[in-house]
Amino acid sequence: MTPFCPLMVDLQGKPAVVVGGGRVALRKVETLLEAKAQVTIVSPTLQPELLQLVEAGDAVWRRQPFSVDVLEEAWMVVAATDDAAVNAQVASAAGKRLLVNVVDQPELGNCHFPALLRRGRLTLAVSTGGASPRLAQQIRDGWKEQFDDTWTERLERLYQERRKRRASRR
Ligand SMILES: C[C@@]1(CC(=O)O)c2cc3[nH]c(cc4nc(cc5[nH]c(cc(n2)[C@H]1CCC(=O)O)[C@@](C)(CC(=O)O)[C@@H]5CCC(=O)O)C(CC(=O)O)=C4CCC(=O)O)c(CCC(=O)O)c3CC(=O)O
Ligand SMILES: NC(=O)C1=CN([C@@H]2O[C@H](COP(=O)(O)OP(=O)(O)OC[C@H]3O[C@@H](n4cnc5c(N)ncnc54)[C@H](O)[C@@H]3O)[C@@H](O)[C@H]2O)C=CC1
Repeated sequence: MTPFCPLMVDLQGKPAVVVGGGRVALRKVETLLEAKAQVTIVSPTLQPELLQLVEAGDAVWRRQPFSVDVLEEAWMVVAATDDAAVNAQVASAAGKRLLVNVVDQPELGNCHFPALLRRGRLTLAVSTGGASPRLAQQIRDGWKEQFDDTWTERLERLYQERRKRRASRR
């Protein structure tokens, strides 16, 4: 097994297309919106929370089944429908050009979403390489107590101190 390269990617303002409008799509959309990606959801139906995000103007909805042209401007795509053939078609249309996440056949894509814990500037991410997303979730949940909310302030203080040190060196 070749390990994936863990990177923190700046998605701010980047066009991200999510194909599918169900529960799994919602989770991926939330992660993408947190990173301030420009999210377009392509799906004939939306579950209620996704609809709310669209109504609030946080994401754009193209109310249609997947078609290749929706990827024209995309920087990344998530194939999150409940139809394996459609998800495979999304991956194949994206080719090697884009970041591609496929929720039911991860081997067709080139990136995974890890389980996440955020404390301000601190991000803890865990991946099992697709072996067991449940275990990734459980490991993350186990960190919650050790890395409680005080870490947000702690990181902010370290950041400010470091900035001052760097500024005084210039
Ligand atoms: C490869 C990967 C690709 C990707 O989606 O990026 C992938 C693939 C698959 N997941 C499946 C199932 C479930 N995944 C979850 C949950 C999460 N899955 C996430 C990531 C990933 N899932 C990537 C690898 C992560 C890694 O291990 O490194 C998390 C961590 C992050 C996120 O989604 O943002 C998120 C926790 C979020 C959180 O709690 O914060 C649950 C539980 C639930 O939904 O509550 C279930 C149901 C229980 C079960 O089946 O275990 C199936 C079978 C689908 C089917 O039945 O057809 C596949 C496909 C397959 O394995 O082939
Ligand atoms: N990777 C992960 O984290 C997980 C992945 N899964 C997988 O994700 C798949 C989706 O799960 P849910 O969101 O719960 O399903 P769901 O049934 O709630 O939603 C499916 C969505 O896909 C849309 N859709 C169907 N055909 C489409 C097409 N041709 N073009 C665009 N949109 C289309 C539907 O309109 C619907 O909005 C499941 O089939 C399962 O295999 C399930 C759990 C976790």
